Amino acid sequence: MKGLLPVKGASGASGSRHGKKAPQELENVLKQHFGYSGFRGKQLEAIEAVLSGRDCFCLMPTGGGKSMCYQIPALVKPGIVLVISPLIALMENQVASLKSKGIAAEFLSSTQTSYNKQKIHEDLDSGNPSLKLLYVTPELVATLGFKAKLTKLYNRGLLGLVAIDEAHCISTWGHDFRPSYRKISSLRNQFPDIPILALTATAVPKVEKDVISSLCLRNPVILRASFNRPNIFYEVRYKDLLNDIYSDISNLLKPSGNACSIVYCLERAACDDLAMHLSQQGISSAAYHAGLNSKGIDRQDVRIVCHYNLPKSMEAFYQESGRAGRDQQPSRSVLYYGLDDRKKMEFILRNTNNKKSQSSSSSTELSEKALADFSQIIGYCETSTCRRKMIIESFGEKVQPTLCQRSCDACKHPNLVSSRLEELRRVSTCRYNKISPVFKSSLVNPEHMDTEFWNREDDASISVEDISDSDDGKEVVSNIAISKLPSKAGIDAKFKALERAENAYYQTKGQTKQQGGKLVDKKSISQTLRDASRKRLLNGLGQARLRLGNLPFDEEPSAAHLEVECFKKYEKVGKTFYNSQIAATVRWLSSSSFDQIQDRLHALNDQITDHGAASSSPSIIPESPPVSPAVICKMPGEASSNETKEKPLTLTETDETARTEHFDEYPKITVSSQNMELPKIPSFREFMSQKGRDRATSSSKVENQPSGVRRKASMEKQGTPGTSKKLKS
Ligand SMILES: Nc1ncnc2c1ncn2[C@@H]1O[C@H](COP(=O)(O)OP(=O)(O)OP(=O)(O)O)[C@@H](O)[C@H]1O
Ligand SMILES: [Mg+2]
Repeated sequence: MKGLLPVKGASGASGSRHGKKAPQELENVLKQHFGYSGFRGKQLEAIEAVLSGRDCFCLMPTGGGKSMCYQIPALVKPGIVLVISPLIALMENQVASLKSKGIAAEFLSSTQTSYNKQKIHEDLDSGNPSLKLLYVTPELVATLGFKAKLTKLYNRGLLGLVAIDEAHCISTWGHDFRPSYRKISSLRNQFPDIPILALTATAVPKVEKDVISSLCLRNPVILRASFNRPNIFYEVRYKDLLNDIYSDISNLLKPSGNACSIVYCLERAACDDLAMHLSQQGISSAAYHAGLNSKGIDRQDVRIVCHYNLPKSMEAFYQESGRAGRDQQPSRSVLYYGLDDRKKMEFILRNTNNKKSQSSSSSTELSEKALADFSQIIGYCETSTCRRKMIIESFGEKVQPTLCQRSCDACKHPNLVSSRLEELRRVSTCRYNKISPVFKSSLVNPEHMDTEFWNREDDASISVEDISDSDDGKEVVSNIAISKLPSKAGIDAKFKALERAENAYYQTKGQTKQQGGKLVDKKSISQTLRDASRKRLLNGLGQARLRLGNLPFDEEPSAAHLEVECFKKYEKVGKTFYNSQIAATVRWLSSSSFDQIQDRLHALNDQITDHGAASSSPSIIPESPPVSPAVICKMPGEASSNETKEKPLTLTETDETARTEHFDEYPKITVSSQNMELPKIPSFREFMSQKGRDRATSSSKVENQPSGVRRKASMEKQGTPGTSKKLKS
């Protein structure tokens, strides 16, 4: 271990200037131990604050150099700096890096060998410990045994500083809330004259306040550096507009040659699958699972960070994309946005019951907060304004209009981004039969979550899928149109609204109503709609392959044939039913078993060969299904030496691992294995008579109610024959 630098005027033993150190002396320590010529951002101010005995709250961007704020004091002050860190992988990284520089650092955690643990404890109890930095988890700090150990060190004057890394985890408002972090607040009373340094990269004002009060910091020095990461180019790509996402990602990564990239996936299967695909493309890659949290990837030379799935919040996105360019070199963040991914994440967040929440109300509050956080990510993806501005403002920082300097896709290619958003709007409309209200405002305010968009889940259950193919499309239009009418509107208002809705409906489908009410090709299903449907089915097949492993069929022709099947069935009836059948097929794909899908595709294949209709088009079942190469799943640190040299692409599932750190179990979307035949679709007559019966029963109930309620209830029943939602509920 290198000897401590004799620093004149040092605090503690020979401190003369109230513990302050001349910046030059501190820079010498930086240079000598870390080889850097100067301090970055708020580093020097934070170091000087704690050396003068002040508490400090330090907000610095990802990769800003927060660790230095406690590593330098450890080298110039007597005693030990205690570092409380949330992630074992991160502690291991930092201790290994410090040891390689000859600095005495250790960590205590469940992964530490008992021999090492014993050595560390002997050193701590020796009265003259050699250790300068001790990394521990908040869980260990909360134990009585360790508290007693700390008290002994403190009583001997051997505790110099308590640093809390990722301090946002203390706040229930922080995206990575860790209940055990809350117990750290007892340190303030336990060691009243030891400075506490709280560090984070992601703290909105509310989180900052919560952290300072939870830690009982005394009149802390508050340092806030800008969240801006000027060396990262931000970009969003739209999955629904891409033919093949995997090849898009490999084309994105290939040009960066040997540089290291990180791809975050939500699920293990996607991680493995993408790693395999990229390896087949000649990009050396490995899928990392469990334990390697978004923070644990501490390489300096990451050039590209990709999000294959949507992160759950802007804070998570900022942390993860912030893994890029920690060496300050030009880097990129590319987020792949998919409409289906969004629905999936909303489903997860809406149903995430945090095990730690005491009551159902706090659990609803948590899920509403999670949805509100997620809507920021949606806003980021669906905006054509500066991405950098969206990120930085989400943390409450004001942004100069000239900040970005075209270092995001929205500023560099505004027209391209706007046209892509337009196209995405069309896909969204076709897919969900309505303009996604989220396009109306890029940041959906949580109070408005009862808008038709947020309740889409329910609408999906009453969507036109329930109506059989013997119905007339126009009839359905009238039902959909009227069902959106406020129940108190009069009958003529209803017809006016119907007129408007019908025009809007056909207009969105690219048709107009001519004079005399004749509709131009009112029932034809446009080619654009068919292409969009084929893409949807292709997506569905891709997801099925991800879910079930390699199914023996080629996706493109299969998607084409499934679409033809829907088209043939519903061409005459109208696009609403065609859409509903496409939706039902996609849903069927997302929940059917291997055999069910295989049988259906085989049956399709037979039809094709029997009719000879598509003898020209390729069979969808290839002769020999592709053999997938073995995929290596490694835990962090297991990468073989040559892989580190080759700077492998690393694929990491995020969220799921991140959450396993904090939640006992991360709600999985379990795909029900029961027989998922396509839903039986009652005929329109059955459907309407069912509604008549429902109305008969409910009106008999209304008769016995006081008049006020009766009037209201009967109005609801009368006005909107299409509101199956009300009748169904
Ligand atoms: N003054 C400096 N000059 C140059 N490089 C520095 C300086 N301080 C720190 N670094 C380097 O910057 C990189 C990021 O530092 P560090 O890990 O402390 O960032 P961080 O703020 O903790 O990031 P995160 O928020 O992601 O945890 C490290 O490689 C570190 O060695
Ligand atoms: Mg850090």
